[in-house]
Amino acid sequence: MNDRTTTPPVLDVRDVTVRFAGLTALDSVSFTVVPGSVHALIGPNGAGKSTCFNVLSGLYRPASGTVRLGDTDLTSLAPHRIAALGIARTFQNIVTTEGTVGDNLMLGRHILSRAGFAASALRLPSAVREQREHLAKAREIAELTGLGPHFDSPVALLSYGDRKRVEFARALCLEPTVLLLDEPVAGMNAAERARTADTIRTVRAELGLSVVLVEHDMGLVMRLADEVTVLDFGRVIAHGTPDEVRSDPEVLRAYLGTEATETTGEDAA
Ligand SMILES: Nc1ncnc2c1ncn2[C@@H]1O[C@H](COP(=O)(O)OP(=O)(O)OP(=O)(O)O)[C@@H](O)[C@H]1O
Repeated sequence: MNDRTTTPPVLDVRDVTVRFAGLTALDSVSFTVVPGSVHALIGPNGAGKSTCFNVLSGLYRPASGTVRLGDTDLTSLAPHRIAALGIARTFQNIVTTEGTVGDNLMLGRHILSRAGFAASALRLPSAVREQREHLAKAREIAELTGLGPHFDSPVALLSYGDRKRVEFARALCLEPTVLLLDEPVAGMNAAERARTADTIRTVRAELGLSVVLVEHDMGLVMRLADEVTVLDFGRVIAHGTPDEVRSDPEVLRAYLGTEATETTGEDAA
């Protein structure tokens, strides 16, 4: 895991524009994720949140603008390079159903493997030792995320909330400095949301990483986030602390008549 005494690098998004045919999905979007903070990206449906995550993780290349992690320009790097540099993400709708929890967490360790295919296939001592270290780290992350008791269980037998937690833990297995969480509590019941909020807090405190959070559950966002950037029609319309954006007239206007789920957060954190 990250040495918690080291500070993760600043993630800086500068003037990022993404266009799909005639539609400008992101229009000169800028924000900075302060190291070790929880930074929420919110906005009504279609505001550009997922597009932004896809730029941050290298799935989309912006028409203009830059994404930098510390001194490194990520803007034109492939997703696996960005992951290897320490940005891990979860996906909105992907919930693992194959293998055991341990299998899934070990998949998350794959990108960190140093032993080559031949060394692994021949079970050379160096490869066996490395595999053992990866397994120990995967168990540590399972404990941290509340999946310890389920480590050897088939994922298919877990509750929906725990399966989503496996995705979260798998992203953490990359030992990221920045974790992108795309709707981590979507579809969860109140108890599962509350557990996930606790897990996000624990992980951030224990590992000292930065979290960028896209979430429609406004109660959870307001309780977890240090800073909030609000998008509407691809533009940043507000930025500040949860209290600042909550009372911002532009934000209230953007959400008026939309399905912002103010109601779901009361018991979530
Ligand atoms: N691959 C694509 N091709 C064309 N248009 C797209 C594509 N992806 C997103 N869009 C459009 O870009 C805009 C922003 O979409 P995006 O999915 O980023 O919004 P969002 O804020 O994540 O919405 P939601 O909260 O519903 O997930 C929308 O108008 C959407 O229809």
